[in-house]
Amino acid sequence: MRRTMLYLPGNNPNMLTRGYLFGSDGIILDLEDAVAMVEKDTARILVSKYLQQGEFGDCYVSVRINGIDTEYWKDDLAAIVPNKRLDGIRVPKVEDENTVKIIDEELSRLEEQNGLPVGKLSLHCLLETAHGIWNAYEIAKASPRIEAIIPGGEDLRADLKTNRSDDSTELEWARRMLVFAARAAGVEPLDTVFARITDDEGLRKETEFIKQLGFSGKSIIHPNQIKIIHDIFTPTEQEIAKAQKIIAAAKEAAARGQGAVTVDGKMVDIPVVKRAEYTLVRAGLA
Ligand SMILES: CC(C)(COP(=O)(O)OP(=O)(O)OC[C@H]1O[C@@H](n2cnc3c(N)ncnc32)[C@H](O)[C@@H]1OP(=O)(O)O)[C@@H](O)C(=O)NCCC(=O)NCCSC(=O)C[C@@](O)(CC(=O)O)C(=O)O
Ligand SMILES: [Mg+2]
Repeated sequence: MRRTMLYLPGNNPNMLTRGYLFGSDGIILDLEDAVAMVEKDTARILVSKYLQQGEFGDCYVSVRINGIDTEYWKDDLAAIVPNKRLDGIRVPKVEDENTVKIIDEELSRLEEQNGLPVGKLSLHCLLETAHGIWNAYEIAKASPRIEAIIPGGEDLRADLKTNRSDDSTELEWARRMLVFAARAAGVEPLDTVFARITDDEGLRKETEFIKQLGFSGKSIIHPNQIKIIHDIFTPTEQEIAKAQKIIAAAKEAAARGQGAVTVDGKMVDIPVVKRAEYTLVRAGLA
């Protein structure tokens, strides 16, 4: 489950230490935009030490490195790859499949050098420009390491030369495109952050919207955002009961040689059963 992925600024020992305790599905130790230029080296050392010694429970642990257009990314990877508890890398500003290939090759080299299975580390790619979004499908297919693609809403707004509206109209096309690309490529579409940390109602509305689009989770910047998102992405008792009813009715119908059947006045056929099964899978994981 990747319902929530919490960013922890890599130069903030308090947030790094307590980050996993808030109960998000994953954490992202950030070396990129949450860290000022003058703090890049300090953050890298801190994150590497923390990966060696920290507690993480069963959280998915990732690090957001600096982009390949910076002088930092190779040092970032060299410092974090040897840590066994690391699950994946979040790569910012992914423009095209070439960006993925460059990271993939460097990762393979470092995994081999450190005696780790080549391909162990997964990639979560941030698409943060119009160019990156345009290439979403090629990016998502560029390596078997890729587990998720994510729109970087804040950077994307800058690239689109627009700004943040209340309902994020400016991101709508990019979000739809990204979900299609991810699903077509068989990777997870995860959503960008919601910046208004005290606006619970706004977060709820946005999360319901992106779930309806097909996203399977969201990046977050504050622990208060976790519960709202988990509530929306975790199937309710009612949804579970409905899914069980659909599956049972479809089984009985199949035994009678029927492909479609009616449950509570609505047609149930194979795609409806698939959706019901997906609900039960998510309920089980949650
Ligand atoms: C916003 C604020 C400063 C507010 O802090 P404040 O301290 O004022 O908040 P308070 O409410 O007072 O905190 C109450 C208690 O919770 C603790 N606490 C808060 N946040 C915590 C946290 N994240 N982890 C652990 N602990 C936390 C805090 O330490 C305090 O603990 P304590 O003092 O002990 O009581 C803080 O949250 C924060 O820094 N967030 C992360 C910001 C960040 O990483 N940005 C970069 C990633 S996005 C990006 O790059 C966009 C993107 O690239 C990509 C994309 O979309 O994916 C794009 O282009 O779109
Ligand atoms: Mg960004």
